[in-house]
Amino acid sequence: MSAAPTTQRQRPPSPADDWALFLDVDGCLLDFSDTPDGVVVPPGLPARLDALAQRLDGALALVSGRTLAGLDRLFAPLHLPAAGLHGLERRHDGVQIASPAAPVALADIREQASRFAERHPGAVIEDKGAAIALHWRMAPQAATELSTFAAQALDRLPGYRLQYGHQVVELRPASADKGDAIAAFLDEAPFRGRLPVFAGDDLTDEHGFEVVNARGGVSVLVGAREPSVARWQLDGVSAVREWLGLQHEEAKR
Ligand SMILES: O=P(O)(O)OC[C@H]1O[C@H](O[C@H]2O[C@H](CO)[C@@H](O)[C@H](O)[C@H]2O)[C@H](O)[C@@H](O)[C@@H]1O
Repeated sequence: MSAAPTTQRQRPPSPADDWALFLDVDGCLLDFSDTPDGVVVPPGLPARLDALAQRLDGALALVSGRTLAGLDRLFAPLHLPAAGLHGLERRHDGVQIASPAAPVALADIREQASRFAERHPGAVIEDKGAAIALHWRMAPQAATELSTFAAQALDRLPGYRLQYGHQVVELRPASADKGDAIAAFLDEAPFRGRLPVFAGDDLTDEHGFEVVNARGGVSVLVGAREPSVARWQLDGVSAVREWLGLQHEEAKR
């Protein structure tokens, strides 16, 4: 039996002042934790991101599946340009594009999902307003049932789609993705006219890679997930922080 082909990708080039830099959060800037609320932002990371943003004349945005409010809580007091909910929310320069309102049916589905999680210790239902994430990182035995539950719930949510990720499936509006958010930033100062660079680890990040590739930019897959259209690659969170000069002093030694 022959081994599956692997894509050979190089380490991305070092940061340059003319970049428009877009960064995914979980699994790229931050290590995974057992639960969404358990992630740790190393002390000093917000200040280092801020310094990098200043070097790029402000052309640095977080592009995440988390909500904008959640990103602000995590990275406080930093308040970077950002896209949340996989591109459904976006904020830049005092302008905020809100995610669509949650349809009425979502409340029932959230309630049913919570009852389901009570029967599967470790399963986590994350309420993100217009989206719901069903996590099984701490309940791997519930993965199939949670996926089936989400697929069936989709029938009651016109205009929604499933978004798979690391040990999670989400029900979310299909109206925008991370690629749309990156394209919108690239139409605006200070991102406009710069070389787009996007690093991310997850399936949702493929939309962003496509937009960056189409503009001759630098798409960076974090980790070993395949297939991916990304053209560069880094091993994981530590490598991302080292690449961008965001690591804390101890990690540099
Ligand atoms: O686009 P991202 O910034 O990478 O966000 C994707 C999802 O990340 C979070 O879930 C993931 O990280 C959790 C914390 O480490 C982990 O417990 C979970 O298993 C991962 O799937 C977040 O909770 C989701 O809302 C984001 O969509």
